[in-house]
Amino acid sequence: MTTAISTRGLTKRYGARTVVDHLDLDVPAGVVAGFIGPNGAGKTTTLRMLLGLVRPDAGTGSVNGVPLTQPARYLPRVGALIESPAFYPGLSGARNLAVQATLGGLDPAGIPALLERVGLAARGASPFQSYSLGMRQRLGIASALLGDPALVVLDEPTNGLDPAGIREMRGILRSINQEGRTVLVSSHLLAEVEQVCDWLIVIGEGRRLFQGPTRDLLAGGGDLEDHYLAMFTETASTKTTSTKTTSTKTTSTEGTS
Ligand SMILES: Nc1ncnc2c1ncn2[C@@H]1O[C@H](COP(=O)(O)OP(=O)(O)OP(=O)(O)O)[C@@H](O)[C@H]1O
Repeated sequence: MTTAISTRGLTKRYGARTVVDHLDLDVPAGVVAGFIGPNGAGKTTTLRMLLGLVRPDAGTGSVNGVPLTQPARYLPRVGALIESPAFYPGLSGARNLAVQATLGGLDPAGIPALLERVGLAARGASPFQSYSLGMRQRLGIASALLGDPALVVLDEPTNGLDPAGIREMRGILRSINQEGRTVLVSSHLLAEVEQVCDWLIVIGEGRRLFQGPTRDLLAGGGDLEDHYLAMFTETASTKTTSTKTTSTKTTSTEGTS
């Protein structure tokens, strides 16, 4: 099994707070991996560390086989959409992609096909400022695909989308994966994650609670929401028990691997 992403003990602290706590991640190449956890669990911080945007305080890792300490070597084969994509409001979608291709030293020849891929062919010449949220997100995905990446990292790409936009995004994620690209996507839409992702990582308070094939988590019946909520109920009750019975630190919530 080739591994697209691997980390060991990945840790980030802000002041006295540990927001990513010794994360061991393994994302096999070729999967759509869902990255889920409550608000503030550390998902975006983890993604930012994988993209070389935030420096880890501890731990090691690799992306596409290249050490995390050398992002310049692996980032050319990684496409990312983190938070709102930055585009020039007065330029068309197509021009924005052309600017990004030029800045990144990439071939702009594939831009019309990319716009087609994300359903923006008819609006590629319209200014970005006239785009709906869904169109902006889809242009962001097109931008992430510009460099023909082996790995695509998307932070909440369905955030704020209506049901039609969410369905479109599902189709786009699947087609990206069918082209042989690994996808790591964070989301709070558990029903979407369950449908699209064949690999799952669940974190809470910076710690890993589950990692593995989605089918393994669902094997005993119930849907992803049931299992997810049970995990966090267990975490909360473990903490309460721990606090009641001992004055030592909260029990570790590390789960299955
Ligand atoms: N630059 C920063 N300085 C201080 N604290 C930060 C910084 N960035 C993130 N944090 C804190 O780290 C924790 C994890 O944040 P992060 O954005 O990674 O969570 P998340 O799982 O992506 O949450 P959400 O689902 O709400 O997007 C939060 O408590 C957040 O306030």
